[in-house]
Amino acid sequence: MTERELWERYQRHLCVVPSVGLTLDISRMNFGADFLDRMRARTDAAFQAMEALEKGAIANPDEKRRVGHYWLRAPELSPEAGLKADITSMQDAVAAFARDVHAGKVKPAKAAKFTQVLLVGIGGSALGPQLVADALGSHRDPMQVHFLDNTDPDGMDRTLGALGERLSETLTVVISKSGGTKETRNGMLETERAYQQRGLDFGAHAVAVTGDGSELDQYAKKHHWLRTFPMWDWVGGRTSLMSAVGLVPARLQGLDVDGFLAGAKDMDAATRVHDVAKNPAALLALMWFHAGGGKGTKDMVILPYKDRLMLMSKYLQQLVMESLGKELSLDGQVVNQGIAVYGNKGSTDQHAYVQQLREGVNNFFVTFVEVLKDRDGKSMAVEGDNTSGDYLLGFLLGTRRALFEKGRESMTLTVQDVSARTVGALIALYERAVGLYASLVNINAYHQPGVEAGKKAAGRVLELQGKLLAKLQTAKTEARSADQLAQDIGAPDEAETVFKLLEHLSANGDHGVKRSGGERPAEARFQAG
Ligand SMILES: O=P(O)(O)OC[C@H]1O[C@H](O)[C@H](O)[C@@H](O)[C@@H]1O
Repeated sequence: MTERELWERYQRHLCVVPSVGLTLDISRMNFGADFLDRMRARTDAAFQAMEALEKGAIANPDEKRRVGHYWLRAPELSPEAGLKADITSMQDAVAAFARDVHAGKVKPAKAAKFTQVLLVGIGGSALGPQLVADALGSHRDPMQVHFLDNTDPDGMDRTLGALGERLSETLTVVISKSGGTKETRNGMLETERAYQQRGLDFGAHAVAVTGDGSELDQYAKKHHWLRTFPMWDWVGGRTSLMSAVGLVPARLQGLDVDGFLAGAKDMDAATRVHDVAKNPAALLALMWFHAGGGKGTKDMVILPYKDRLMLMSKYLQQLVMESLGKELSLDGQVVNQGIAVYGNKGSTDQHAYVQQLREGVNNFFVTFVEVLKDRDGKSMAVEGDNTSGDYLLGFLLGTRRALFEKGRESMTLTVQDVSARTVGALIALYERAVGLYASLVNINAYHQPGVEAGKKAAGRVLELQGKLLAKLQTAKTEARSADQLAQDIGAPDEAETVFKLLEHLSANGDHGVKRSGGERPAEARFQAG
């Protein structure tokens, strides 16, 4: 294709969304002239399913749940007056609470004001807030936000240690839809202890966002936490950014929550349109289908040329992969669907893996995200008349061209700036695209049955450790091998897991387990000291 033909293809297919100042350019995807027509029946079915979902159908059949994240930014569209009232009263309560915190009306016992937020959560209860905080935050915000999103003890020490003295002015927000996620529970308990060690009453510094009656909800009530904000079963974790999950930290950080919700609402309006050429979410979903043949054979590389959007790929990794990575179709056929997502930011990634994108295995398509506004204020010239921002665009366009020359496909999303409105719009765009794509390939995007297997297996590992420790305590003097100990606890087939547990126990002082003998698993001996 000549440059001239590309220019024409660009103009013909450019999807323009004036309400949020966004364009989607699909000209560098190699779909044929008849592709959109061939997909019409499937696309129409996807639109119908989406319409039903928004009207309150059970769009998540396995869990028999409605899927209501679109109502969070347009409560008037929710199918029942009760839901609408729930959403608006949550929004009002969150805004009022943040106002009181900023004004020092809700204040810590031993400091004048809360100045820090510590968010404890994981997956959908952390990734969205992390993206928003990083994309929109600045050192001028009334509160700085920190995160505990794992059960890594050293990670917790690092974050809690950095807060140090400021723990006395830290408001901890524990977020878990289910209220039973172990990583979050552990982070909460360790945080509670850090407060106690400084003579601070944790409850007076803690807020929960969780489902009614969950373990976390009960714990928060029992320990007289400051507040609990609701999570509902009709909001999925990975689409919960516009529920209290995202709004509590964003309001506390002082971000433009109204703009954020308005951007999403405007994007929702644009992506409800049944005219594919005008609907950027439908086009995205169709391009994903084109790229991977509806089977996810090509990975989605997300390349925003903007530092503030670096966490977008991490956020989309969960949204896309947890939604689309499914074994079964809606009819129960084995389909093993999914699309892998990765990326960080440009031009930084050009100095890392873009070499492979240009010359290596052609198993991906890139989505470039271009932000028109370089910075607040003017830029200096760094070479001739060129600014750093001119370079950023130069690298984006240069890489796009270099990829195209080698037959590697890409799309380009262009936005005006990284504002709350834009970020809200981008989130809404991808939420809709994921939902539409799921219909195109006939899967349930709103459950995650595969996640449970790992959690259950981890539970069994910890049970095994309990038995192992009990055994080691009773056989104190004798050093035994992993094989012997596995036999002792009646789990001879679990010798490998037993060895891994012993290796870990002996590397840490918590249970007094000592290792002796050789380096190889069969030579190692263990005993309680
Ligand atoms: O919010 P929570 O209930 O703590 O869940 C946190 C995360 O954990 C689970 O494993 C799910 O796979 C995610 O979809 C969810 O976002």
